[in-house]
Amino acid sequence: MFGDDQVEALELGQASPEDEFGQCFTGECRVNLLPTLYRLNAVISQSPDPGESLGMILKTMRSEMRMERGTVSLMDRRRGQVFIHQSFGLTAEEESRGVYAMGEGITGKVAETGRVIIAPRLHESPDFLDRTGAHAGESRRRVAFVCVPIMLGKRVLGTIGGERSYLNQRLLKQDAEFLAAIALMIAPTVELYLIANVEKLELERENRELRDALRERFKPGNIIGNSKAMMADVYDLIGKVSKTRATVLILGESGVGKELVASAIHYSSDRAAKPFVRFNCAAIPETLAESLLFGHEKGAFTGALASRKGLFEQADGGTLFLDELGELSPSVQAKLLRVLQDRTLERVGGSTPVQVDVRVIAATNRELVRMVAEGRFREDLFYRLNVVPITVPPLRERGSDIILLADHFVAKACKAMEKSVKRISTPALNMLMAYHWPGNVRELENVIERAVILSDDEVIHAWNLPPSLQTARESGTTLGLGLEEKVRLVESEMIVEALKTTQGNIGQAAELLQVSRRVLGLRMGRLGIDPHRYRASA
Ligand SMILES: Nc1ncnc2c1ncn2[C@@H]1O[C@H](COP(=O)(O)OP(=O)(O)OP(=O)(O)O)[C@@H](O)[C@H]1O
Repeated sequence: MFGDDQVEALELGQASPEDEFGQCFTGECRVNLLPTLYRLNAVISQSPDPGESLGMILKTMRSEMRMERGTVSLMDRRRGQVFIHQSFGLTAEEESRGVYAMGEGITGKVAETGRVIIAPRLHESPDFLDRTGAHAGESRRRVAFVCVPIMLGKRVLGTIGGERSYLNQRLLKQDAEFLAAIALMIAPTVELYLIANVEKLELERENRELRDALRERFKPGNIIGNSKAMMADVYDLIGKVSKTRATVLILGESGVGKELVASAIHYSSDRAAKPFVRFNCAAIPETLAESLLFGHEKGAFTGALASRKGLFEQADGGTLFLDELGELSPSVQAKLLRVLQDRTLERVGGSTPVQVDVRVIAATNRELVRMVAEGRFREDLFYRLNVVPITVPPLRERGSDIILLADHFVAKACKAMEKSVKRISTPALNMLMAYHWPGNVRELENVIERAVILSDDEVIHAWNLPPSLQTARESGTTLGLGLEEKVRLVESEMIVEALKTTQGNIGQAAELLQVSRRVLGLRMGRLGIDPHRYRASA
């Protein structure tokens, strides 16, 4: 159907025994493809819904061409990008990653040039990016990829891409010809669709970008810390449970990062494109909690002027994060148990069961086992929730993470406040390390934010930290010392910091400290500070 000049990359070679097998196998399919083409044509020309036609194309690629993955990508002219609009064989997350600039990757190249690309060995193609991530961790088995442009005149409107186990080159070329015929048929429909759906597509793109931003914010990579406790007890489990839909119970003191862990599980799971809804069980009065979670029908109570979906229904297909679970009232506990058991709920004032598909992740800083023993938390609900418990260790048990987290929060605060802080002084680091952090990571974040505000010389000093950290036990420094000795310590630290900043340059250090070079020399002598120790080459 098309000559080699229209094909970008195709290696034609000798037929192999493998080819013979492939030929009889797909040979049958080829015979069936003609009626398929007619059927497709009928749907495309008669269906008022272009989405249905695109769906039919993918269905044909999967069931009749026996492809393993297929994509229909559309042009976003305003951004100069092509993005996956519909697909099969990809998760929602993989699909949302499929955005290519013109000329980028195989799809971007087809969109830019309007030429067919056939890659008999996808993994060896120089243009192969695996932008969707669908091939991550896959063995380099022989996968072939065919990508054809959807064109109207000389304008590219999108692409159709299909992937299959390699059979032989001749049949691969036939695949491309078949897809090109489909692309030709669908082009006018795609043109109308693009015109009629400019706004919808723009919204789709915004959603995609928002999802990417959220994923970036919550991906496990953004949970800072390499301590053994986190590696063994937390990251490993996040990886394992993300692949399942099991209910997860996250335990740990307040401020250790339980919500961050819940988000990481959601955004690494195949529910990532669906909602992540958070509910704080402690913040809402009992009567309101029930209708917020399960929804209500019109007239269910005074003021219920219209029926409303609850958070469970809003999270359908995604994840509901129940924070501070220990605070749930007995009646809400009973209703929650029913949803977990039957996956159905009844709105307040309603009698019709509503089906929901929601993964529940719950978190608490309370000792649920004790609450069960004391009859304050339902035992049956506890066992339903405690399928996979993850305990996030307190910050004081993650010693090596403190510095990493502090650096991370310095960078975060600097960005938010458009300030520059280059480092944390050694005495300040010692104080951060020695403190017992009852408020955990949240407290550390607040402490650093305050210190960044107070710092006026691009360094966080001990005196920029709050008084709670300035005790003798934590800092091992000044408590019990007289005024003279304290002044001496502060003076000494300021001089050392200035020398570190200027790499031992006395003139610049004096300038920073706003004293003359002579005064600084005298004070260094009195305090026994040797500037040579801070020279770059020292
Ligand atoms: N490992 C981490 N890396 C980066 N930021 C973290 C980490 N752990 C916690 N944080 C940050 O610390 C703050 C508190 O975390 P989070 O709200 O997840 O704690 P929590 O355990 O759910 O607290 P609570 O029990 O009070 O609800 C948040 O701003 C969070 O982003």
